Amino acid sequence: MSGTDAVMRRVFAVREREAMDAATEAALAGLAARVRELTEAVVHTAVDPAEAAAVAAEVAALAARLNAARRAEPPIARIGGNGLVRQLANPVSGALNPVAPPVEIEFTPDGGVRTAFTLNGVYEGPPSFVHGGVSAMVLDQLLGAAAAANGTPGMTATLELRYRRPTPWGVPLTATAKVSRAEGRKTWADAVIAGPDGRTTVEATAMFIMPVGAHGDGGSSGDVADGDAPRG
Ligand SMILES: CCCCCCCCCCCC(=O)SCCNC(=O)CCNC(=O)[C@H](O)C(C)(C)COP(=O)(O)OP(=O)(O)OC[C@H]1O[C@@H](n2cnc3c(N)ncnc32)[C@H](O)[C@@H]1OP(=O)(O)O
Repeated sequence: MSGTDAVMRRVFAVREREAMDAATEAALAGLAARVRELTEAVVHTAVDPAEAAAVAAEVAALAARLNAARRAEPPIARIGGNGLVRQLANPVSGALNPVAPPVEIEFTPDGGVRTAFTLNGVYEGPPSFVHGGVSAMVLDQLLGAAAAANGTPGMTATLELRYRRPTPWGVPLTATAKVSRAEGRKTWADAVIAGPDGRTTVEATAMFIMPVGAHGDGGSSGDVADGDAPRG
């Protein structure tokens, strides 16, 4: 077990949930992708009320089929190959969660993290632009990943946003994050979202605190319940 792996397990009290084979994971990722399309269709549809009611009945039947075999918790919070928590149903990055855009985070050679993503009309706040809370959610996840990439993961204690320009939906966006300072159990990181023109739309600064016990001192793991994983 790598050092980062061990710290992540203690910070987020990660335990393997019910194992999922690759075929099931791929099938559920495909299902989530179709549900994302369905969600976008619902937001944009202009069908008449009778058709909307008919589709609603079909969707209710589909939900009942899925609930016929139901997990008590979202699937799998485990350590991925990069030594960090891989949460298949994370609401930002989880391929198995239809709510997630999803935003795929990668590591940069400078020790930070980055992502390239597009948000659709499902995430609209002000007309034509992304909801500010959605930007905050993406940045919280990205900043958390930066703290983890630094080997100092933690729970988000503070998250400060500066909305410099509206963030448009339906166009390619990029976001980066990097740790600026780590002291004791606290880690500070900065992040930005940029539009297709490269201009910053949102800046963020966050402070993460490693829960007591995460250093393996025999204490509890703070408020992170067993089986919990990072939540944004
Ligand atoms: C690729 C995939 C990667 C995956 C990478 C993972 C990505 C994860 C991204 C999502 C992360 C989240 O959203 S996490 C979910 C949102 N966050 C939460 O729910 C956190 C809830 N809060 C907590 O659990 C707790 O309050 C903690 C752990 C943050 C702190 O509790 P604690 O450890 O008991 O803290 P405590 O001993 O009292 O204080 C320690 C020091 O920190 C200060 N302090 C404590 N709380 C705060 C605070 N909120 N804001 C400022 N300062 C604080 C105290 O004054 C003290 O300072 P001094 O006296 O020492 O100076």
